[in-house]
Amino acid sequence: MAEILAVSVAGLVKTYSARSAVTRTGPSRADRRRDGGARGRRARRGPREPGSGEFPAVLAPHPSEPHPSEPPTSGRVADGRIRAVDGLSFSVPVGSVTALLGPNGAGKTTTVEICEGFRAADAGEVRILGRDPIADAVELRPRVGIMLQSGGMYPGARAGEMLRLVAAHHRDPLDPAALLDRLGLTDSAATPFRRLSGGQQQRLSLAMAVVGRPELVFLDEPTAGLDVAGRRTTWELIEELRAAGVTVVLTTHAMDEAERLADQVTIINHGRVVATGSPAELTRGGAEGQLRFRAPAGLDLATLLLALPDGTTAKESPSGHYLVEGTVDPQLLAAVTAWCAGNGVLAEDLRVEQRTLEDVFVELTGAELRP
Ligand SMILES: Nc1ncnc2c1ncn2[C@@H]1O[C@H](COP(=O)(O)OP(=O)(O)OP(=O)(O)O)[C@@H](O)[C@H]1O
Repeated sequence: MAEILAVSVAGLVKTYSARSAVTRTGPSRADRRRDGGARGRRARRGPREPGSGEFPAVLAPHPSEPHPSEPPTSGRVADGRIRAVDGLSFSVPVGSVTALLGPNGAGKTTTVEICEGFRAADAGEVRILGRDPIADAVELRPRVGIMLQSGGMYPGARAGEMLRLVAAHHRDPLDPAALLDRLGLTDSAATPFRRLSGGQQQRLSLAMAVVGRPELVFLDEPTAGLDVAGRRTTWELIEELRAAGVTVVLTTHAMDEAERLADQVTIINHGRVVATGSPAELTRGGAEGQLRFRAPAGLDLATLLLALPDGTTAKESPSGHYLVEGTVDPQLLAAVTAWCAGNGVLAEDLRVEQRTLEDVFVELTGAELRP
């Protein structure tokens, strides 16, 4: 039976004018979030088309002066335009949690904003709950929750008032007071939005995204900048959403978050999907395993290698610490321990290590540090 999809994106393309990209010289969105929002959160109130720029003019280079920085390193420059999203396809099954991972500038936000109906794509097809995110926006609005970073917030309005206001627009909302309590915001209910801390603003945005009992929620770096308790509460809420059958699409830079929450991880780089699968599939897929042990320094690794299957490597680094890499299976483990026994070597702390999602991510994206 065909899987029912909450989100289906095929061959998505979005370009920006290189000029407007040059104005993006401020901190990355993630950095701004980690900054607790102090440097100005991005309002997402509607489509920002090429040329609109997104940072205040004071951060933009003077139009008559060439910008000192090199051309943008992320995206592909074609005909003077940046390909922020370059033929990207992915789908999200109903009721699942999907994490979009990618280095800064990979195209995650652009993709999500197109799915949310905030931006128009240049090419490609997007279906959200079977509908077009722009043409069917009115129908989708009550069914889709979006965690905004600051758009739609009234700086002077109190947290509780804002949540109640959003709840009032829905037919069968969650109880705003209970949700505030759930997210540790009860004591801040009477605090104006602008006086909330960055983490409190973020939790309120999350509450506003879910108060209407949406079928699908987009969460943009939901835990960036949150303290340990805030992170845990947010994770638990996301797990509850999944248990309730809500589809969740989240962007994150936190590998542990993706590993813990996501049924499916989609890794994006340079505007394209470079890998997709469950965390287990990605860390297993094509993975070479690692076997580590400690033993006296200076073992004769050439003879060890003779005892191991072709394609296996072994090295000592640092002194007395050994790493064997290859297809780690019971035979390899037996071969290593047999060699140790035959050579009178006591291998201590022998352990098999699995690749983590972070290893996979670094491998696939090169994890270059992007401006
Ligand atoms: N409004 C805009 N105008 C011009 N270029 C833009 C605009 N928004 C994004 N870009 C460019 O498009 C590319 C993708 O950006 P996007 O914000 O989608 O990436 P991201 O993966 O969400 O990054 P991050 O993790 O830093 O938030 C980058 O090269 C960026 O500079």
